[in-house]
Amino acid sequence: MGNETHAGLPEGIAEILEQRPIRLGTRASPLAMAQARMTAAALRERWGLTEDQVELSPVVASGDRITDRPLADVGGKALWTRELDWSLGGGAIDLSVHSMKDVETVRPDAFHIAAMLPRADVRDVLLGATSIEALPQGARFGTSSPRRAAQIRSIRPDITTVLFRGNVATRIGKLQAGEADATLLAAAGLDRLGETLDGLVSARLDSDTWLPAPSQGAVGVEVRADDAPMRALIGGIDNAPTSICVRAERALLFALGGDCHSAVAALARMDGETVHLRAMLYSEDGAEHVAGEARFAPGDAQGPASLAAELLARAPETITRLFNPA
Ligand SMILES: NCc1[nH]cc(CCC(=O)O)c1CC(=O)O
Repeated sequence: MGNETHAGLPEGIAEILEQRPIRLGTRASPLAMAQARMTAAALRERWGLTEDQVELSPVVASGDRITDRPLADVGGKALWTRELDWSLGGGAIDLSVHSMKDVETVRPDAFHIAAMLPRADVRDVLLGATSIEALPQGARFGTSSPRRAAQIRSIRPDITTVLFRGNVATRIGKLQAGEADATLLAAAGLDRLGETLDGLVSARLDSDTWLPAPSQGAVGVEVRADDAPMRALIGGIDNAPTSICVRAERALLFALGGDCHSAVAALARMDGETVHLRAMLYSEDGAEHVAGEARFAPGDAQGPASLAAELLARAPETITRLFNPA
């Protein structure tokens, strides 16, 4: 390959490419692979790299192997990141691609989230009905998400939930097999997989009234904090508004001290130069909730922390007992 291909590459990258490709670690699930391919394409496009110069390195995560229990019961979000962390920490890969929704708010100091792709559709999609209100009395709702269960039951206490785990295709299959009357999936996952949902009634729920999970729809890339060449390389594809908003949602979640049993919905949007963060916390059964919002400057971690404190101060004990604030 000619030297001109490497013109403008961050320092140290050309030397690496003479030895081997850039290795992008990803979970092996179809959605994770699709997101890793998008990341690889963005990197090639940004830096003029060839197909062979960026390679995917799939690993099977515990979260993908264990599908018969709620994640909260077997170790939480670390089950999505653990195997990738071993590969990144050990140098077998250069970068880890994550669904930010599945990434713990506290990460090892040795790693740095250096880029986020432009955010996809943040909304939840209802499958099996055209609206929550349209679901029949006593309908069975398939989910393993405390947030989605509480949100549904806050509107429709008559609805019962049944455990739905597994990847997007598995959950659609369970719905079609009649294991539940309805389910919710992230629009981002359906869109990135190109799911056509033929024969299924569905509706994208307005994010003004139905807040998604913190970080929903965002793909982030992690790098070893001391790897300056890779930090510069991946930093070149960062989408700043996505990074700012997702970092605000993660700062809120961190300040709340929520875990995978706590039902938290949150969404930040840029409003001109200001971050507008909205959030709702629910009791486990959805019977009680608190809502709040805040506006602050990009990168200000005090804004999300103050909103967290204010929400917890107003919340009943059925909610506060689910949190362990920082
Ligand atoms: N918890 C699983 C998970 N992690 C990320 C997505 C979808 C993509 C995204 O929200 O970024 C999903 C599936 C879902 O919630 O339907």
